[in-house]
Amino acid sequence: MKTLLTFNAGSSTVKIGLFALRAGGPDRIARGVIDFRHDPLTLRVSEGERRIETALEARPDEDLSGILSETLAVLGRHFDLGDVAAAGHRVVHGGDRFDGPVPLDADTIAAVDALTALAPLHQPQSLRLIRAIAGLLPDLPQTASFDTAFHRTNDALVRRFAIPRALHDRGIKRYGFHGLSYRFIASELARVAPEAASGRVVVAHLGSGASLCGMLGGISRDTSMGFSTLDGIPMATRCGALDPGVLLHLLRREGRMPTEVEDLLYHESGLLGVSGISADSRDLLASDAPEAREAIDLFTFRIAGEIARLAATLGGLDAVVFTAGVGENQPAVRAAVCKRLGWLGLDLDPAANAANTTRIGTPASRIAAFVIATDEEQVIAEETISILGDTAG
Ligand SMILES: Nc1ncnc2c1ncn2[C@@H]1O[C@H](COP(=O)(O)OP(=O)(O)O)[C@@H](O)[C@H]1O
Ligand SMILES: CC(=O)OP(=O)(O)O
Ligand SMILES: [Mg+2]
Repeated sequence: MKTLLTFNAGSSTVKIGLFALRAGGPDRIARGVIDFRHDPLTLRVSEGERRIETALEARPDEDLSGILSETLAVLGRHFDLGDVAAAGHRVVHGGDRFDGPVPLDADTIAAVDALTALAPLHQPQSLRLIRAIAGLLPDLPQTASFDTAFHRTNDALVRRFAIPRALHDRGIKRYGFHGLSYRFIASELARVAPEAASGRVVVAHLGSGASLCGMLGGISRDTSMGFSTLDGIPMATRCGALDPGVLLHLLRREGRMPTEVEDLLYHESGLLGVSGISADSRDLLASDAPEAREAIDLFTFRIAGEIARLAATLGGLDAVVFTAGVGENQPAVRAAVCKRLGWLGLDLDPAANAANTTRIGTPASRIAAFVIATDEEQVIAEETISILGDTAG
């Protein structure tokens, strides 16, 4: 059996997929998550209802070879690794160069590396994995699937910031992220609700990192994240859109170091910063502290505002889709967002919403509402096969 490995390096976890290559496309065998927030590092492996949690001995450092070989050994103990034909990676930033998946070679790896400064939380982790795999399995073909590629269809106006043209020409513009997730949702929505998918749709990807995408007929027209993964709505620990004057104030008046400000914006803000309690929506929704409530209120207020802005780009709104950890599992967050959009004609069915069913709007709701589970690894696997073709198949 030929198989395929996928790697999705997020801000604090690496999600791994093991797929069998079948005639109809990639077929998931198992999923794994390496959680870098735990000490010791934990690897959770699952398949259907089966769940295995293992503490890894290897320590996280520059070289991920130890972690990787331990992970493959654990996967191999519980599942048939088969004949691994390729490794596909999610790479968050593809800049202006990449508008689709590519094979990874010295040239494309150097191009991915050159974009590290634009995605400091994500790009280095992907590169470490790519290099570790190249060291452990030098003959294994590797590919990259880019988060930014899905948004290359945005108009020039959408991508421009109101700063001097020379800076735009040097690449300082909106790129947008979470594109693999949006690609998956676009095709899944076309399957479950083709009438909605052909219209004006806003997808809310609410995970640790969170963003929204306005689509027309499944094509991205605008998105909330911008030049970096900080822009848009507040996230677990990231601030979302912020008056740039605040940065100047912190740097010039408070004399903070740029690295300190970077840490503040990426790791100490968002739900964690506002609540002072937790970055996890589960803890905040379970808490009676007014700061916890305020953090969730700010989150949902800003999401609703961004949906209205994206509706202006799309010239109206036919459907809203919630996805990713929070979007798929937190009815209270969806309810608060939809309540603020009542004036637009969004009427939530409370029972359907509480049950996390696919359709959560009432039949009379002018705007349809959906909950759809995302699967970035499935998109990586499909893209890997699409570019490796017969070599992988
Ligand atoms: N089963 C669940 N029930 C409620 N909330 C969940 C659940 N799973 C995840 N979440 C929420 O989703 C967040 C993580 O989202 P996820 O999409 O998994 O993140 P990442 O960006 O790391 O991929 C968690 O912090 C938590 O608030
Ligand atoms: C782009 C981004 O923020 O990704 P993640 O949600 O995986 O951190
Ligand atoms: Mg994610």
